Amino acid sequence: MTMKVLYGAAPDDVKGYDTQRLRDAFLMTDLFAADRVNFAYTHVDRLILGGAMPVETRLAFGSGEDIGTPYLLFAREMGIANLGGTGTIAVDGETFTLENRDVLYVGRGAREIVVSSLSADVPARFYMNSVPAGTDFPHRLITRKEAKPLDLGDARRSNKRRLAMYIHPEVSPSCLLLMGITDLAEGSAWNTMPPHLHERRMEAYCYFDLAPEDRVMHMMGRPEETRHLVVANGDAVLSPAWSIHMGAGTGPYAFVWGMTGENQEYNDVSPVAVADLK
Ligand SMILES: O=C(O)C(=O)C[C@H](O)C(=O)CO
Ligand SMILES: [Zn+2]
Repeated sequence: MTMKVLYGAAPDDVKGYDTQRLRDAFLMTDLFAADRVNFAYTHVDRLILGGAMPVETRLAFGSGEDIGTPYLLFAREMGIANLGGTGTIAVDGETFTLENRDVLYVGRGAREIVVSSLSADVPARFYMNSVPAGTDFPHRLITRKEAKPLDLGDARRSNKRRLAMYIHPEVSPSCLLLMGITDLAEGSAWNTMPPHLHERRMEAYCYFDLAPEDRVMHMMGRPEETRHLVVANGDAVLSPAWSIHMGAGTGPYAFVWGMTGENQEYNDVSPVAVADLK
């Protein structure tokens, strides 16, 4: 298990960043490696991001050694989305089977998590978001069918998409984690239109189902000072509360979004008109 640390950056710092520095601060690559568990501890609302891809072997994790607690989820909750083939997750001996686009909510207090794939040919790809939690909620599998869908956008503007809410008060309760998956409609390229800010929550995106030769151009930064990150399949980006977020892919893609902060009000956002971006 690896645990990288990201300290984040303030909007004024980013003005002077070159491409590499921007990528180092806001982009996580190599989350999914065969038979490895990789985490990044961010100081952006203390969100931990992770990827686990069991191929030949089961992978166990849960130690709190890197974060100074008796175990990883001693004071945290976690959402685990399966972006690959069928897999299982055992949480302290309770086993859940996750198909593609199912999400497992793991409540505070879980000590050991063991993940495995049904087939080494189509391995599960488990993407994780973990945030500090003040209460114990039971672990719960949220299937793709159980997620709350929201149809957004317009094909004529190349931004038609379906958003599915999984970890959300109306679907499955949590302390402060929100998590969902957005799929672009065929022929649409733009996500998160209109771009927005949410001062009371940070967000992280993990782009997936993107062909190896394609990229998502992910926009970030203050509305009057935008920057972009060129993102490949399986990469995750951090969006602090001060940053707009939106993106366009050069081919089909989907993404997992996760949020935490002061509230769980999905609609507590401030849209920014595209014409006001610089
Ligand atoms: O395509 C979208 O719109 C999204 O998926 C938006 C994200 O869920 C988001 O930014 C929530 O604040
Ligand atoms: Zn957002």
